[in-house]
Amino acid sequence: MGEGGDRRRREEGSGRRQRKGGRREGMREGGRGRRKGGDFGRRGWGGESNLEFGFCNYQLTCFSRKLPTPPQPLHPTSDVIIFSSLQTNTPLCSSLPLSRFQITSPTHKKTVVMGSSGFSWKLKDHPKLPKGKTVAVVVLDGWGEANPNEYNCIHVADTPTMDSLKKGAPERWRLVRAHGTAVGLPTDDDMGNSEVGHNALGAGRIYAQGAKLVDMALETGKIYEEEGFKYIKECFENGTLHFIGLLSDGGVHSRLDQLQLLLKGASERGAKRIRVHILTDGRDVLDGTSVGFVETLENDLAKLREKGVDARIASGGGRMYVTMDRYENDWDVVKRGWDAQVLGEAPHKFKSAVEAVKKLREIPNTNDQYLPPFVIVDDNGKAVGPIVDGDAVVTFNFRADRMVMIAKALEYKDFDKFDRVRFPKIHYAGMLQYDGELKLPSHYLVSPPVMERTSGEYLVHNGIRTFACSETVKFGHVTFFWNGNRSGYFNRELEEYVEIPSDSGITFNVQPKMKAIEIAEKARDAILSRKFDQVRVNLPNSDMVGHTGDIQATIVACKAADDAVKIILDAIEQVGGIYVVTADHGNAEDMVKRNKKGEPLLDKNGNIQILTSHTLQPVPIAIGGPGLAAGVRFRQDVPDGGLANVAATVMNLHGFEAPSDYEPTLIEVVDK
Ligand SMILES: O=C(O)[C@@H](CO)OP(=O)(O)O
Ligand SMILES: [Mn+2]
Ligand SMILES: [Mn+2]
Repeated sequence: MGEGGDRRRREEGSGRRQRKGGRREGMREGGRGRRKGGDFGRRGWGGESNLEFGFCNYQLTCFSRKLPTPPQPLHPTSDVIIFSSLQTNTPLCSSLPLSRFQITSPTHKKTVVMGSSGFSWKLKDHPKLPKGKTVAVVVLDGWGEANPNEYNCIHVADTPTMDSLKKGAPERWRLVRAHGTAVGLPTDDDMGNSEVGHNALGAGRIYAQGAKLVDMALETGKIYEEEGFKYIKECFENGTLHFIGLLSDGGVHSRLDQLQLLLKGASERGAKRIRVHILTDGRDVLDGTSVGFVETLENDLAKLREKGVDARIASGGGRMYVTMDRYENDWDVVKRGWDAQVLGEAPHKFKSAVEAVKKLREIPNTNDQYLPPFVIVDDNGKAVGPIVDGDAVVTFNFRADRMVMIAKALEYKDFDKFDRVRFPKIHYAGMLQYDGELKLPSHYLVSPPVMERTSGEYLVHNGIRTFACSETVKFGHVTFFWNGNRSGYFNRELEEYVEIPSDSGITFNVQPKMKAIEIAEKARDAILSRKFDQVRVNLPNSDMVGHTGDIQATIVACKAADDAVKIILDAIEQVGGIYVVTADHGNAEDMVKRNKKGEPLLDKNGNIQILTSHTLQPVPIAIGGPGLAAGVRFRQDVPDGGLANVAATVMNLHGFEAPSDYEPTLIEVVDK
């Protein structure tokens, strides 16, 4: 299977993750459920099971994702329930605090919320820092720190606000790690991304993320023993196995080597007919690398065919134009994918996927990210792989945000987002479960990380009134990702999440200011209203425009983000509050692919190779504002601090100690 497995290497200097993507040397580049009462918010993982408790039956609503199987008797006097059958790969391990459960007695018709265990949502008061300050948490998306040069758009742009934070208070500005193992990715060659970045920022701990969990499941072969694989396997005898996902080695949403292993594993376990529906990347990897990735895949499929498996690429399209929309910004994107993948219909038809990608790239202004949809047809012009009744489908991306919409289309019987024309009866599994609240999809190959007790949930339990805002394309980042991949509120009365509609159907280099000012004005109003203790925003510009590879537009984007930060900081000044300004990963600070010496690389025509992806760079964090106690400064003893250290820091600024298992705070208070 070609280059499957753990074939990674690092190319120094490019600042981006580099994976070996295939055989060609030249191609690589680098919620919750119903609330039942109690004070646990709208948690969604839960299910119910009946337990014997003393002399009467109690109904237990479990607020964790894993339910004990089979239900164990509750110990009548103990204040901790021990479920020996709980799988230990959840952070909950085998001992669950009783206060995580709501116990209802049908006999007595009353609800007893047990809260006497060691676990409590109550945070300890910080010994030195006061409560009651408005804290603005600003996440600049894709804003890293790198050497100043012409390809560093943040450096080139006029960014007086961010510059003043850096130069103004050296004790209150530092860098933190935002990539690799610092955010739960498999290796330090992995660039950061929004999902893992916001997860770490919000959860305050480092969880093994989807990429790593899938690696482990493939390495041990456990993936083939789980329910998800068994479910799709039921179709192997009579149906086709379809894979849909992002074809690259970017490691942000998916990885080619994981697809390769899955193709091999499935064919060895009886899949006789396989169709792959590819989405070309050009965002997490260099534009133009799609051709090489498709060649690699074709080579793998040819080898499978030699072994008697009927394996082919069936359809394709660029990730930003076909299938991978997010946060319901533009359902047409998903529809274009549906038409090609399920109905076998697309404006472009080709006999081979390599030819398709090469030809479609010749269309003016088309690139890997935006390739139009195509289907592969046989000699009679008939699509080779529409999805039909009795087939199995796997979406092989591990990252959630851009898979939720297609998962809905594939799974929901009732669906009104577009006309599906045909809704095939299939066995569908995600690589992971993408939305814990919606339990979507219901079948999946690998269990996602279980992120419990995030800072947002703690703070709400401690009365912190929270406002979160971004525009559509990043809205889920400061809500869903921040809260551990859970949609919805913890407590509707204390939280308000505002989404500003993004422009859709455009590439953001034509609108580099995006909605930065609108987001900042919403944040300003929330701060000035004094109705909130925490006002949290994501400013998308440097990331979204950086991904277009348009350097001039990215410079404008960085300035717009800086202007937005100023609006928020001015409001914090007015109310005597505190600000925390940071980022989730790098992007706009380096827009060129570099060699090992760090020099820009040129293509064969002598043009620089534009880098559209995120980076491995650290990101800044700055704190300040009139509400910040005089002696607060960054500690010197967490030099390797990363995004996961930010949650404890923010909790301190709200006047609380962080829970003991959180990554340590970045700040200390010295007597002044
Ligand atoms: O656009 C995306 O999906 C990723 C890059 O693949 O960017 P971010 O992690 O910043 O959302
Ligand atoms: Mn991001
Ligand atoms: Mn990005």
